[in-house]
Amino acid sequence: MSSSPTLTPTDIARIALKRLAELGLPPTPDNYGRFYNAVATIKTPQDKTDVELRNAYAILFQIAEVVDEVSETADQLLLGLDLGSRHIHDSLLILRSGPAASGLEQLVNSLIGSTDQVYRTVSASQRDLQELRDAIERIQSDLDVNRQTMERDPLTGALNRQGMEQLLNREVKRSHRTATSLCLAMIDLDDFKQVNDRWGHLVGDHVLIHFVRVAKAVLRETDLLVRYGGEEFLLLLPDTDLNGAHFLIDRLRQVNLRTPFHHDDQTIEVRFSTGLAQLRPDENGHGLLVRADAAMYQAKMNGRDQVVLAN
Ligand SMILES: Nc1nc2c(ncn2[C@@H]2O[C@H](COP(=O)(O)OP(=O)(O)OP(=O)(O)O)[C@@H](O)[C@H]2O)c(=O)[nH]1
Repeated sequence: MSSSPTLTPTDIARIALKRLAELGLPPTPDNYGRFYNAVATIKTPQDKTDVELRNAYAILFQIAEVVDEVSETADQLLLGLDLGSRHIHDSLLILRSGPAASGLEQLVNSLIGSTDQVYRTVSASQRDLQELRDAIERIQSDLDVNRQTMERDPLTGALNRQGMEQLLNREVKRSHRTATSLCLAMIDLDDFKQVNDRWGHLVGDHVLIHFVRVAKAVLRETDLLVRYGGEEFLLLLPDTDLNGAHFLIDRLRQVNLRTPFHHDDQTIEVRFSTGLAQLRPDENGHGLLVRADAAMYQAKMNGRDQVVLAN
């Protein structure tokens, strides 16, 4: 087994639950000690790396699933005990009314006592499971908020490279599964260094923010805009073929030229070069990205401010 700290909580949770099931132990708080450890070892989201965060997610989903299962079993157990307990009470009443009741009554009373004991134990662990489930939900929502922050570029609010990776893989899989087209546009602002050199870095920042606003206005809800690097952006366009993607980039070009950024009564106009690729049936996300990148490079080589379709 790996000794990686990111795997340990899962391993502990798995082992604890497996052993619990194998030994037929009741789900008491003690028996869940290791379970608690699994949750407790998860660091606060702020301290986590991207990989750790994903692992934490996987662990939490597994734990939540198992808690649900165990909780269901406990519910059934409670119901069974409740019915059994009532049945014993009824039997006791019948016995009381019959001859030679006293010896038997003692026996049945002790039976009821031990049944109640088990009942209390199961009820306690039921509450315990509920608390655990609440804790998991809280951690999950913490991770959700944190994930959204981690996946966004703080300057422009576009998705960042980290957030893109998962989405690209998801969209590529979806496109293959549903046999729908998927296009990727790699956009790089032209001569952006000159903007910084002339107007300063802070103004350059606002030009980037403005460009993202313009792009978002042109895109559909389902299109994804990623800040891939400094002045480099990616558009992921589901259900869009090359013609549609080309049309969209042309529209973005027009809108971008019509609505330039203004600073101190001056107009700062930026243009961009685009490499456009459509996902092939046998291609993965990385392959698509490489082709779009090469096409964008070609657009720069051809003189900028244009679209090149990938081979
Ligand atoms: N203001 C600002 N500038 C950035 C940011 N990220 C990258 N840049 C700048 O973007 C410029 C990119 O310059 P180059 O890679 O030479 O590219 P370019 O001037 O756009 O030229 P081409 O891409 O060849 O058309 C550099 O000046 C970077 O400092 C950012 O977050 N804010």
